[in-house]
Amino acid sequence: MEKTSLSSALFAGTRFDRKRFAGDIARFRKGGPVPEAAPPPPAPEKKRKRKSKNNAKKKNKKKKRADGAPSDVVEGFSVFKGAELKDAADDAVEVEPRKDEDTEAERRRKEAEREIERAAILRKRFDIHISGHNVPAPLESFEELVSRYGCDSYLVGNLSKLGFQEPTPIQRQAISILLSGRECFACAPTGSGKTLAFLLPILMKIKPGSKGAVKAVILCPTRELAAQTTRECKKFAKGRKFSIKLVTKDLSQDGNFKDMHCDILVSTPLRLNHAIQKRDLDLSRVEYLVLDESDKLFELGFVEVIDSVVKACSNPSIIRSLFSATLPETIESLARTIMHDAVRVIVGRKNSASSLIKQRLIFTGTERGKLIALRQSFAESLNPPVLIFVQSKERAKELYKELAFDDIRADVIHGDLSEEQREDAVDNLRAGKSWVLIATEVLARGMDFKGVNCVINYDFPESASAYIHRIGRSGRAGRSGEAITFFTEEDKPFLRNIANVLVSSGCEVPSWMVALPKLKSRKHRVDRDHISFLTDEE
Ligand SMILES: Nc1ncnc2c1ncn2[C@@H]1O[C@H](COP(=O)(O)OP(=O)(O)OP(=O)(O)O)[C@@H](O)[C@H]1O
Repeated sequence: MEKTSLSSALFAGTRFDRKRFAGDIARFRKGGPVPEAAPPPPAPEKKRKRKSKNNAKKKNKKKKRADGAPSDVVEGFSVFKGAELKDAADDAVEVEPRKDEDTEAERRRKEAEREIERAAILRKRFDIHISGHNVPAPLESFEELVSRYGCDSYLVGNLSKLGFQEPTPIQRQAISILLSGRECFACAPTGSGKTLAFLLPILMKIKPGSKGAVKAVILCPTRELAAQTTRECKKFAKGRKFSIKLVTKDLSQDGNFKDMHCDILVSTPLRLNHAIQKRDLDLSRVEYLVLDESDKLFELGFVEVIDSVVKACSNPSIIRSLFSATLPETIESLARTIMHDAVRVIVGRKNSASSLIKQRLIFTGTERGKLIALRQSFAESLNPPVLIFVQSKERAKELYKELAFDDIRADVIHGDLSEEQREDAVDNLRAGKSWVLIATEVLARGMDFKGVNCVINYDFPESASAYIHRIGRSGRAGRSGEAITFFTEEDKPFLRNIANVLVSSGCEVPSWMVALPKLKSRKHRVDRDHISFLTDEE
């Protein structure tokens, strides 16, 4: 699909939303400078009432003074020349408080400056980089959700029960952006809490209830990730009657969406599109659309489907957001054309691995050498849970046989398994029933296995972003992790990109690796020999 057609489709039906841009309109009318931080929050109701009482008192005082002392009025000042004295006096009442107004304006300006400074300090402290105008300040704490945004305390209570004491950097910034009604594309390391960053504003802003009106749609590239996001969302929403649904195969094929009560829908693009086309799923009232792992979603094959989903979400006030740990230039410029007045947030360095992961590259020479190296590393120390990535389902099955032969409690997950079998494999690793999970790319994105100690790239990843996402299954939520990547003679020419990722996260690599020539193609996928020691030895 052409970029232009996608962007035109994404803009289709968009009209200027006065309510949403009231702040901008007001600023243009005033013609004042544009502050970087959001304007200070409105004063609490009580204070405001007291203030207006004081103002009324002041007005009365001035009125009396004006009535009793017309000499206060400078002749010729009023533009309503020839008007009655009383009118002039009234004008004087309007004109005189200018001093107060000036001090009030000065106070507000100073407050805004302080706010900008506070926001800048927070951003520096948490390595948050933004671009876009008038970006709201990052959150200082979860409590601020209540004081600054009126968040229902049940939600903050749920976070605290889940052990979330303070927001992660991406949560600090992305949440305040989305809550202020701005669109956003966000890039932050793997395992840094992006899921809550997009779920929390949704749970705060949408109202549960009403049949047939989906209010939020979250798109994920894989079923496993969609299922995980649904589970997370239900945890955060506990105690409120939100209807949160995962679009399963059955639902997308037979669901009666018209009579269904569903507030939040989580899906892969294909299933959602099927439901839109074949099951009359109405997304015209969607208020939030999230594209999680957005760079993957925009990859070839998905673009047209995404386009169709975006078109179906036709509410002009919709707030769209894109989240990922990697944001290639191409996707970023595409995102720029489709988002409206979006803020870009980057935590740390763009397209880099989590600094919590100790990364190693191991030369194995040949395919055979990989199996030897794997057995050796298991013999030295098997620190489960371990996740092993291979490049195809055939190779996943082959390696599984080898590990089963070694009596290693391994499981395997790939596209040939049923949904249930795949879920079981993931659950077994989570529950500690299996020590090793052999997976294809399907588990590389977004899956949150808190305790994964080590990721082994048995097959060299096909790109730097695939590498970042794969190894990002360890070293999550502040824990440390380890990543080992095997490479053979055939992989050598493709080492440069991966070596650069290691360098930018502070890991040492031999200098020849980064000095390798740059390759035109960013993707690397070689035909590999079978993983088959067993047949050799028999
Ligand atoms: N504020 C927080 N405090 C403590 N733990 C948190 C916080 N936010 C998220 N987490 C936990 O951190 C882990 C990683 O979060 P999440 O899966 O959202 O990461 P992510 O940034 O989406 O990663 P990926 O890029 O791999 O998709 C999860 O186990 C989550 O429960």
